[in-house]
Amino acid sequence: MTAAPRTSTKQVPSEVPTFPLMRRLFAYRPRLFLFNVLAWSSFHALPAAFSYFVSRIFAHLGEVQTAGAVGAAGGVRQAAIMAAWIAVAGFAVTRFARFGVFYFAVRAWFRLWFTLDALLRRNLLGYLLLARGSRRLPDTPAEAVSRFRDDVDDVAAYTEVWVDAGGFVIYSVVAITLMWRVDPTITLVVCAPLLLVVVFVQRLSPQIRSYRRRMRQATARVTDFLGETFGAVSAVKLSAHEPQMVAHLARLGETRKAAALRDVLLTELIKGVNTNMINLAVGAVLLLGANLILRGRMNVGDFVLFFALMPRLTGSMGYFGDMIARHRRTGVSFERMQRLLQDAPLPEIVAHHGLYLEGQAPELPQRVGAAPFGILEVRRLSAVHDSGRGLIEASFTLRRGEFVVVTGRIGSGKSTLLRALLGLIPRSGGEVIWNGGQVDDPASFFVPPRSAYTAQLPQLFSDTLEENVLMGQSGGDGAMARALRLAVMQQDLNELTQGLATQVGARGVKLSGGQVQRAAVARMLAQKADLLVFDDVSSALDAETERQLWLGLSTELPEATCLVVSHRRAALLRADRIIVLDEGRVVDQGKLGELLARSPQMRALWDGEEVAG
Ligand SMILES: Nc1ncnc2c1ncn2[C@@H]1O[C@H](COP(=O)(O)OP(=O)(O)OP(=O)(O)O)[C@@H](O)[C@H]1O
Repeated sequence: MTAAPRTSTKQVPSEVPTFPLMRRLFAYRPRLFLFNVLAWSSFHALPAAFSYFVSRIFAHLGEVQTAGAVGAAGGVRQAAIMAAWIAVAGFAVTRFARFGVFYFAVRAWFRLWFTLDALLRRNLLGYLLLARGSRRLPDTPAEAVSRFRDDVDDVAAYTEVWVDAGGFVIYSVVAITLMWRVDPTITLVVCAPLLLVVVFVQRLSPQIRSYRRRMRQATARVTDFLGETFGAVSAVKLSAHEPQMVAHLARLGETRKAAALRDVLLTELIKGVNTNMINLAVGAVLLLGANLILRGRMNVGDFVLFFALMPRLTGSMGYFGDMIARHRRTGVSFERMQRLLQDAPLPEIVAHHGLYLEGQAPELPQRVGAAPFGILEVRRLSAVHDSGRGLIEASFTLRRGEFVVVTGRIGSGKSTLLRALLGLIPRSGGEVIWNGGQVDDPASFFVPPRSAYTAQLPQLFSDTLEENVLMGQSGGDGAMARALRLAVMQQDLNELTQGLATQVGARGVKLSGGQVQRAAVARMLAQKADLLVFDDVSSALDAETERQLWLGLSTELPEATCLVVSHRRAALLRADRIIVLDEGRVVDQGKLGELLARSPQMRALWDGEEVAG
């Protein structure tokens, strides 16, 4: 099976410090968070007040009845009726107050929730786009999307637990105190099973974490596999592998079903235990309370107090059990987000940055005009992949206007050299010096107007050809026409029925391999950069097209400096200097004639005798 799932199983199993991360998250909008806590505390605690008023109403009605029965003075009866009305008013006021609180609390909650959601996503995206050497996703794009969507949602939604906690605590303390004052024994009977729920959920914590982790991984494998299958439909058809693909998908689906079932079952089990404990507590109060009333040791008001307070009290206890379970699941979400950020410190996920959720977003910073490029020195640059292969201590110099070709056998480290130089992968040693100054963060430094890059396998967006070349720029100053001419795209444009308005399809599938590469070159040239870096773009171009490309560059952009990975003669003949790589090391460099005279690798490459490394 070629399309085996690529999702890594290297999840971080250790528990992440969820509390400090959540604290930092709440500190992002401290006043909004505090307002939420206060509003929801009032909302959840107010029922204790109206339970109390209800019990008072019944207690005073009892007094009215007793006063009537024993023939007490009319004043006593009147006072009891008055007290009952005051309790009714208290009940009504607290009820309405709760509606008002709810209105503001809900608004504040959505504001907090979406703000924290946005901050987490901003941080993940920001780190992936800007951090040093972290641009590559550790897993598949589908897996990354799942972390952006589901894990971020889980963490932001967990905020709800903390916003509500204060209200539930206040309610529980008030309720237990009121009930305790009436009858400590029944209060204990009510609370004991609920405390057991908390202990029970706490003991299940490892399972909660592991089931959630497995469920998320299994879901990601299915999504990955579907994504890869769509991307490789023709390969599957040509190799007649449909039955195997379907069988593999069925297996992944089964694994996912089992993992999701376990996760859901555990969640429902915890909920079920919670609910049953609540019912048990209600039953206990009914039995014990009714017994006390019969014996005349409890009045109706107190019995009503128990009944009014208990559902919410038991609900609060169940809430604390659920809180532990959600805390564990949130830990898993943080773990998964951490994997996305790879080498980033964990607090990066909850770091405080500006968000522009309302009003006008600030202007994007203008690209500052960089000093004209003079010289680039690369000293002992190394970059080692997980496989142990890569680039070892490469040194060379590039001057303004030079056309330098990096060549070598397949797998000799040519792409690694470019990627390490540009900061697209982390370097493990060496220095890069631009115009005499150290480049500490090449990923943010090697961008237009300093440099532009075309990858070996360029990616186009599912949009028109024009948008792919301009990438949002105006192109009105002739930059577009020049870029297309230099990239030798005129012929293609004549052949494409809709010319520049042609939709290129997902990742450019509607174009030929050579057209994708030329479009990517045009995109790079539309940027106007001092240093142009080409990673083997000529591999999908015929010899004549490639010759035109290099010729056009030298005549129309004589000032441009080119660093070109290639083993094609057109590029080698045009080169001012050639760097020869072998097994990740620079084994020679110089002009073509000199190298052909002294370097066996160069002669082998020139004669097309190279074999796969
Ligand atoms: N992401 C990666 N993880 C692990 N190993 C890698 C990775 N990228 C490249 N390698 C290995 O590093 C070595 C150099 O790869 P690189 O792509 O730089 O070679 P190349 O000279 O550009 O090859 P080609 O001519 O095929 O493009 C190869 O052995 C390759 O298998």
